Amino acid sequence: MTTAAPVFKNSIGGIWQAAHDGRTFPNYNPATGELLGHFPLSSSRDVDDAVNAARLAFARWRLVPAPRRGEILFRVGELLSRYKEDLARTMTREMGKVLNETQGDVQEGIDMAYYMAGEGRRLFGYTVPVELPNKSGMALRDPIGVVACITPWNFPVAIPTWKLFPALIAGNTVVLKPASDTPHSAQRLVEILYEAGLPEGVVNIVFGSGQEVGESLIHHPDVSVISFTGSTESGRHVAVEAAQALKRVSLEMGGKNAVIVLEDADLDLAVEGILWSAYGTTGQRCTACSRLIVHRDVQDRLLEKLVPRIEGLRLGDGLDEQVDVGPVINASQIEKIHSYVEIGAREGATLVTGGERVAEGELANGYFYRPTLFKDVRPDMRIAQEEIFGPVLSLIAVDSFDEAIAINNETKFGLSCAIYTQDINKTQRAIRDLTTGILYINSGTTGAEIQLPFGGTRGTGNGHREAGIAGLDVFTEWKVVYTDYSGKLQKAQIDN
Ligand SMILES: NC(=O)C1=CN([C@@H]2O[C@H](COP(=O)(O)OP(=O)(O)OC[C@H]3O[C@@H](n4cnc5c(N)ncnc54)[C@H](OP(=O)(O)O)[C@@H]3O)[C@@H](O)[C@H]2O)C=CC1
Ligand SMILES: O=C(O)CCCC(=O)O
Repeated sequence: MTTAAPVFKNSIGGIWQAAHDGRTFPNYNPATGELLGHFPLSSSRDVDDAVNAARLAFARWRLVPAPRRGEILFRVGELLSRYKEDLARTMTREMGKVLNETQGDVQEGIDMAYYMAGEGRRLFGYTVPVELPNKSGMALRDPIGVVACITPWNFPVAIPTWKLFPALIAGNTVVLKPASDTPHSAQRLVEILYEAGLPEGVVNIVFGSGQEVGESLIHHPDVSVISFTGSTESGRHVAVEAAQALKRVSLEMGGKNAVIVLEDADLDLAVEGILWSAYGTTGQRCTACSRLIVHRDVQDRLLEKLVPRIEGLRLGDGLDEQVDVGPVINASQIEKIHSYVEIGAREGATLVTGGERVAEGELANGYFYRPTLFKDVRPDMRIAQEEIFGPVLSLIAVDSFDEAIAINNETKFGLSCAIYTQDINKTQRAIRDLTTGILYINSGTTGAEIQLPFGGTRGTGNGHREAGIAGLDVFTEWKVVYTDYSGKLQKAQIDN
C-alpha cells in the first residue's frame, strides 16, 4: 500500500497555513526520485502576511532581555541534539549528501545555537573615556527590525541557523525563505524553534520560488536587512535590487577554492584532504576544492596515490552507510556539471578519471555523477575559473610557490584555500600572500568553526561575515549614547 506524500504549510505569526491561493510544489529525493512531500508555492500576499507578522512581533521581541532570548536558543540547541539523527535523515532524503555529512550539518546548527545563546549574555558594546569631565560615552548594539533570510540547498539546516540565530539573539525578527530543493529541513527547523518556546511571529517561513517569494522579500518596505547565501548570479541580482531601496544586504556566494600541494608536502595527508574537499557533499559546497595546484616535482607521485582513491569512492543513496558520495541535487545541476566536463575536454585538459553520469541498477533513478579529475589544466581555462558546484577537480601543475600563489589569487572568487607543506616559512608566506577569506594549513578547504567569522573576499561576498562575533554585525546597528551629568553647558562644548 502506498501512502500519499504529506502536504506542508508556511508558518506565519506562529500559525501553520497554506498559501493564499492554495498552490503547492513537489519535493523529490535526488537519489531515488521518490516524491517526499508538497510545499506551498507562495505569492507576494503570503510574504506580506509574514512580514507583517514579523513586524508586529519585533515590537515585543526586541524588549525581551537578551539572556532570556538566549535561553530559548539554548533549548533550540538541546532539541536539535535530540532530533539530530532524524533531521539528518530528512536532509539526506531531500538533498542527497551522505548521513555523516548531514549529521555534521545539524551539528553546526547545534553549535550555533549554543554559541549565540551565550551571546545573549554578552552582546558586548563598549565604553570609552570622553574628552570632557562629567560626561560618558558608550556604543551598544541595537536590533534593526525584520530580517529576510534567503538560503541555499547545500547546507539546509546549518546555513539558516547561521542567519537566524544571530539575528534573533540581537532582537530582530525573521522571515525565512529556504531553497525550493530543501524545504523540509527548514520546515523542521522552524517547528523546533517553536517547540523551544519562541514567541509567535518571531520567525516565519514562506516556501516558494526565488522569483516570487525571494523578490517580494527584497522589495518589501518593512524588510530592513536581507541575508542571502547562494549563487553569484542570484546574489548580484539581490544586491542590485536591494541597493535601490537602500537596504542592508549580506551576501555569501560562490567559490573556486584551491588546494596547493608543495614539493615538500606530506602526500598521504594531502590525498585525504583533497578527496574530502573535492568530492565530499558531491562537490556541492561553496568551500569545495575544485582546483588542485601541484608542484610539478610531486605531480606524478600525488596522482599515483590520488587516482585509485577517487576511483574507489562508492556512489549511492546517502542513507546507506557504505556510500561515500551521494547524488547531485537535481537534473539541471547534473547537466551543468557534464557541460563543464565537455568544456574542459574541448579546452584541451586531459580527463584522468570520471567524466560521466552513472544511471545503472540502483542508481538508475538518481542524479549520480562519477567523481572526475582533469590534469593538464591551464589557469585560464573555464574549468579553472568558473564555479562548477559538482565533483569535478582540475589539476594545474606549477614550477614554484610564487606561481601557485599567483594562480590561487587570479580568480574572481576568494572563499577558501588550503596549502600542504612542511616548511613553516612557507606557511607564513601563505598567510601573508594568499587572497582568501579562510586559509587551511595541512587540511582540506572545507569545515567551519562557528566561533570564527565565515565568508570570502572578492566576488564571494560583499564584505560581511557569518558566525562568530562578526556574524552579529549585519543584524545590529551601533547606537552611541553620550550622557552629560555636569548639569551645565561645558566650555569645551562651546569651543568645539
Ligand atoms: N559563500 C557561502 O557561504 C556559500 C555559498 N553557497 C553558494 O550557493 C550556490 C548554490 O546554492 P543555490 O541554492 O543553487 O543558489 P541560488 O542562488 O540558486 O539560490 C539561493 C537562494 O536564493 C533564492 N533565489 C533565487 N533567485 C532569487 C531571486 N531572484 N531573488 C531572491 N531569491 C532568489 C533561491 O530560491 P529557489 O531555491 O526557490 O530558486 C534560494 O533560496 C553555490 O553557488 C554556492 O557556492 C552555498 C553555501 C555557502
Ligand atoms: O561550504 C559550504 O557550502 C558551507 C560551509 C559549511 C562548512 O564547511 O562547514
